[in-house]
Amino acid sequence: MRIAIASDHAAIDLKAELREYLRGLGHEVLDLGPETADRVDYPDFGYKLAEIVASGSAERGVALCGSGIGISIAVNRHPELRCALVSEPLSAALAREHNDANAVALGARLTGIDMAKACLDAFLSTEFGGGRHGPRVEKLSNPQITSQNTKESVA
Ligand SMILES: O=C(CO)[C@H](O)[C@H](O)[C@H](O)COP(=O)(O)O
Repeated sequence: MRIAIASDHAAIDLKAELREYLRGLGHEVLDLGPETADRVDYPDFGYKLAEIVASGSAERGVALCGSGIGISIAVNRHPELRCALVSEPLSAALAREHNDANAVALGARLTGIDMAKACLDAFLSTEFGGGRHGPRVEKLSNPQITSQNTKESVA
C-alpha cells in the first residue's frame, strides 16, 4: 500500500520509526517531513498530508504530533479526509470498519512505539464494513445532505 506519513517536531522520532516499520512490512512510504527536529507548525504538515491522500497519491495517511490532536484537527479540515486519533488498536480497527478512515493520528508524547505499531497494524489490515456505515460516511463529506435531513426530520 502507498502510505503518506507526516509529523511536527514533537513526533519526528516516532515518524522515523514508523516509516521504517511500514517499509519493512513492504509498504511504499512517502515521508512528507519534517526532516529535522526544528520547531514547526503541525497544520503545515497536516494540510500537506491531507492533499496527498485526497489527490490519490497515497491511499492512507499517518499523522503524528505530540498529542496527535493538533495534526488530526488539521487533516480533518479537508472534506475528503477522515482522520481518526487513536491510542489503542480497537479504535484503529473501528475507524476503518465503521468510518472508512483514510488517515490515522497518533500522539508521540502519549503513545509508545509498540502500541503505535499495533495501531497501524489494525488500521492497515481492517476493511471498511460498508452497509449501514456507507451513508453515514458519505454525509461526513457532504454536510449539506445532513442539514437537509435534519430540517426534514424536525419539520
Ligand atoms: O498539537 C499538539 C497539541 O494538541 C501537539 O502535541 C504539538 O505537537 C504540540 O503543541 C507541540 O508543542 P511544543 O511545545 O511546541 O513542542
